[in-house]
Amino acid sequence: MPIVLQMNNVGRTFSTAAGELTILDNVNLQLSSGDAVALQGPSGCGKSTLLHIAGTLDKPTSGEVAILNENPWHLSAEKLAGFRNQHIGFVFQEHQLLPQCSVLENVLLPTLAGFDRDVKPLKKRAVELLEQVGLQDRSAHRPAALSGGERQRVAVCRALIHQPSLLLADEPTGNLDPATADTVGSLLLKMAAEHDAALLCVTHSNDLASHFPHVVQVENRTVAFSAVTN
Ligand SMILES: Nc1ncnc2c1ncn2[C@@H]1O[C@H](COP(=O)(O)OP(=O)(O)OP(=O)(O)O)[C@@H](O)[C@H]1O
Repeated sequence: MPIVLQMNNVGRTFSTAAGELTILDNVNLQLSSGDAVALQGPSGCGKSTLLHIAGTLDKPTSGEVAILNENPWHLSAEKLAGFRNQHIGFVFQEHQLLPQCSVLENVLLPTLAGFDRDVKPLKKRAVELLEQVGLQDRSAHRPAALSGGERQRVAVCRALIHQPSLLLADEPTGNLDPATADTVGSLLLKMAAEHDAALLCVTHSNDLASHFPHVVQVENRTVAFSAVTN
């Protein structure tokens, strides 16, 4: 399976008024297509920071990151935006759907960034994704007409519209009741597997983590994980 995400000795230090703050140190993480990893650890240990680095939203202060064998930080800002748009999907705790757009339009939002030449097949794909999450009859509805779990299902479809190699989720079920969280969590894993994405998911929920084949802890500012060797 192709390696999707490779982090070698990654560190992240923030400069604060109180001095240098090292949040992550010597992180080694490798995910291939089809891998699914839940990332856990106490509040403030650096989970979201790690996810932001994996998503090229934040640059490490040391070490190397490669996504699909590409060092994203060697790309120009414009190329990096396109690379992220095409290869990485994000699901957040808040669904972040646009209230004025329909469900279908929300799924297609990443295609409006100007990196796609031909949006026609993407419209077909959006319809198919909504079918896969059981929301085919809701495509013309506004997000306000949907339940919290349904909105997160739309957010999963939006994250998958470009068939990303890497799917990153930050507390995707954090705002949902336990039964709905279970449905959305299972669906997230199923969709990632069916679309051959590597899934990295930050969660405080042990219930959600229990669905994952691999659960990794951020401990003492570090992570060491490779699905190949675990
Ligand atoms: N830009 C920044 N400047 C200074 N400190 C920062 C910055 N961003 C994050 N931090 C600090 O890094 C630490 C880790 O934050 P992060 O959000 O990654 O933790 P987390 O494990 O996701 O926490 P939680 O589970 O509570 O969401 C926190 O102490 C936070 O205050």
